[in-house]
Amino acid sequence: MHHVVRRPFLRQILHRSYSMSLPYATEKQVAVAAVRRACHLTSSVFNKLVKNETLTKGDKSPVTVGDYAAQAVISTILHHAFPSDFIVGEEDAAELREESGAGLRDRIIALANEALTGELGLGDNVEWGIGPGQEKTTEQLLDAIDRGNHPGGRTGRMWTIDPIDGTKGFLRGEQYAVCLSLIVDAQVQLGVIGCPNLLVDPAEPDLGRGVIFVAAKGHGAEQMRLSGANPTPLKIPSILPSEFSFLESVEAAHSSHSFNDRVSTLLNITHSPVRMDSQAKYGCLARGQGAAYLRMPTGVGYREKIWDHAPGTILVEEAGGVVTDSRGLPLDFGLGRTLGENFGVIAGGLGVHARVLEAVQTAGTEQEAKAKA
Ligand SMILES: Nc1ncnc2c1ncn2[C@@H]1O[C@H](COP(=O)(O)O)[C@@H](OP(=O)(O)O)[C@H]1O
Ligand SMILES: [Mg+2]
Ligand SMILES: [Mg+2]
Ligand SMILES: [Mg+2]
Repeated sequence: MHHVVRRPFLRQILHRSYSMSLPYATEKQVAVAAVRRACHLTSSVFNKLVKNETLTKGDKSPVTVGDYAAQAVISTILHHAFPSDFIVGEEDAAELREESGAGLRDRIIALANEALTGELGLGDNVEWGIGPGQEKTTEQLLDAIDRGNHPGGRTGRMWTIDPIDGTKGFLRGEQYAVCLSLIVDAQVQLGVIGCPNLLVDPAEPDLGRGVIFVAAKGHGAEQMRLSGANPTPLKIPSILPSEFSFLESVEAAHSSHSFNDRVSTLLNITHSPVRMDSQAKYGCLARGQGAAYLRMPTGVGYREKIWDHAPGTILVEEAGGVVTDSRGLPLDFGLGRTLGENFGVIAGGLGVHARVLEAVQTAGTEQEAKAKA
């Protein structure tokens, strides 16, 4: 590929030796850089966000200029670094291409270009389409957003982008996450979750906020500052935490709070659940906060999206935990843009997961019996 041939000789050698130590080393570098830029964009957008900068999508969920601009930035960087990879992104630019979308569109293009042209940081590479002078045209950025339209599937290399996961949390000024994963032949190989509002260490609030979680298949999970500083390996403790509490969605429409209550009762859990938006929940679990993440459907019909779970799943697995659906089956990322028949998500440390799964099945049987009566 031409972008490899163009690489200066010394960088080619460095690149190769680095790649040998970790498969997908370049992908990891690019993914972290892309998520970092998108995190800076979204947190600066939040402070300036005005009412008419949020749209309501067909499924009634909100999308902001931040979601669109962040997807444009990440997709642009991925396309420069890996031009033949496919992208499964949450957002599309259809509304922005309409006449009525002109105001929003101009704002999104300005935000995306501001993020893309920011100074190069440590490890950044001009070949990824970033740095001073690398402005893109409106058409290029709308196309970048729409490149996320890949249908997914069983084979090939594809990235998932959730530019802002937990948009409702973002709008409330609470937790949200910029989420990216690389899936190769339906197996998640890399996951990056940027959480600008998450405390670096809940035990030491003075350390401030802003964390990036990274996991690579077979190479563990880590947490670092948004800047990349202080990379720390993550391991879910094998002993049950003394304060066993579930992590669950803030939004009652996204997962059943009452089902979780019943499961807590069955497990004699006395602490109330920790409610948090976005895949920050997977990040917290991976660093030993909470003991399990339980997401049971609130009704029939909704299919979970792969971009909502691929990065979180590899993070928890690489930290030594287990992620399954409510039947105990692994999540299948090769079915398309959704998880298909994987209803419900249970994530937890090795021993905890088995106990929660059992309680979920008991609660499920009770619920079915009640529905029949
Ligand atoms: N009825 C539903 N059931 C489950 N998840 C849903 C849902 N409606 C929307 N979602 C998903 O829930 C995600 C947020 O999860 P959480 O509640 O853990 O913060 C949303 O991601 P976005 O915010 O990226 O759209 C959206 O994809
Ligand atoms: Mg959304
Ligand atoms: Mg999401
Ligand atoms: Mg989203």
